Amino acid sequence: MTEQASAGSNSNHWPAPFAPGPVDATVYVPASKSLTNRYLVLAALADGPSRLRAPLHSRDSVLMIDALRALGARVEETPGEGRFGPDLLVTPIEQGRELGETRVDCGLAGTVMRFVPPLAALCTGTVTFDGDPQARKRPMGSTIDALRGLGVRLDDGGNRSLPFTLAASGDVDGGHLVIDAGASSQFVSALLLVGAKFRNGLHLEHSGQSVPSLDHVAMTVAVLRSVGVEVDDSRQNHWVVRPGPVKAFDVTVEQDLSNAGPFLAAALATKGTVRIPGWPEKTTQVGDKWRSILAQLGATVSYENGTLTVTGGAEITGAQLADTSELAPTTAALCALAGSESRLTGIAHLRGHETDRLAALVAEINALGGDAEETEDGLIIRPRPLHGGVFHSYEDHRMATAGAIIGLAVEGVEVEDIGTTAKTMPEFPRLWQDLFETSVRQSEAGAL
Ligand SMILES: O=C(O)C1=C[C@@H](OP(=O)(O)O)[C@@H](O)[C@H](O)C1
Ligand SMILES: C=C(OP(=O)(O)O)C(=O)O
Repeated sequence: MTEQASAGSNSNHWPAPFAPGPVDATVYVPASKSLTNRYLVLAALADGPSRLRAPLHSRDSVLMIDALRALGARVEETPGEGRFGPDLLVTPIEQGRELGETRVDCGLAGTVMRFVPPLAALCTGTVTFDGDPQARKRPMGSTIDALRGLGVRLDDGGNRSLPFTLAASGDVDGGHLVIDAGASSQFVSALLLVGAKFRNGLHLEHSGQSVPSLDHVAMTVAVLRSVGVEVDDSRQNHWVVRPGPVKAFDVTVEQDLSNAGPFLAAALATKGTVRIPGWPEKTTQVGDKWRSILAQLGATVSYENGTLTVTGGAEITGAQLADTSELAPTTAALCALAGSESRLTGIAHLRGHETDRLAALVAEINALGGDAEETEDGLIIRPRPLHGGVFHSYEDHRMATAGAIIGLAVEGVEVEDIGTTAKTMPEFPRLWQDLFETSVRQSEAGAL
């Protein structure tokens, strides 16, 4: 937490370390945000206390813990073996307990603003949800429609966004519900996570443009099955959750493979090598796609004895990459350093992430002299030499890390508000400094 506080207060310009030589590093990253916050929600609904080992400790997980506490769960830190903080012991919410009036701060966390309201519908009381000013711009209409469709009384002042207040009776029938999850997969995940506690379970149907980030829905289904919830996802755009208990669990949370991305990207940006031990052999995390994305961008990628090793080639090669989802900002940073054109497609919904990521990436890459262009559903990035300058982060952790990647290869880049990485990885500035120092050592060794 101290690191989070100090990173958070470092809100001005951070001189991005410029690598004098290739990095040669072994890196461990903190636990997955997506898994930690799913497990936390399920632990709050479980039929007994659950333990999360080596979980994430970051702004988004703290917001989730505080939200669950506001709804009556007990979450305690207990000593554990994780590198990045204690384990968590969760005592579930007592069904039917009267909450009175309570508030939930969602910060800028999509998992909190989308996952917690359906959970609150299972409590008794009045719950007001709000978040950062930027959170009020994120798509929430499908959550609001879904809650109303489930019979929950909700006042959103007609804005279809945060803030809103719901009056929950603790009783939700569930059954067939149609939503439009075209703006975020989290609308689907949120309802699936709590569906087993609805009286009739849930048959969720998506209608509209295709659901983005489907890997995250698959993760939700896998996590639900691992705690004994029956889910049928055999029909496209339909998910059926059987009513029943959520079994209490004891789980070790995988490291965040999406957040491993900037470190692996450093291998390409500096023509060096980065190893990530403890890379799961099988995982539901979208970050496993780094293996193919980085290979397409010209790196050599190998996996042996649980360690993923990425070595940068002589040049980053541009590529056509579809559906990179939350991996897009890191990917775009590498494309800005590439020797040929790249096209990123299937990421229109990034306009509703922490910031409008397509506009932000184009603005920041081009401000450093690059050539990036927005398309209807993604980006085109053409090679052009970059120069130093300020890379704005828009309170978006992945914009901040994208700036750091470019800064490794381009002298004089300053990232505005590196502290925003505390959303999912408060340790980022320290881990990046450690990585950078391997480049200094390599360059000194080369000079001898
Ligand atoms: O469920 C999750 O944990 C997430 C789902 C995705 O959201 P979108 O579907 O809005 O892209 C992803 O981008 C986000 O970082 C995490
Ligand atoms: C989109 C992201 O976050 P959130 O969970 O807030 O949607 C992200 O981390 O890239």
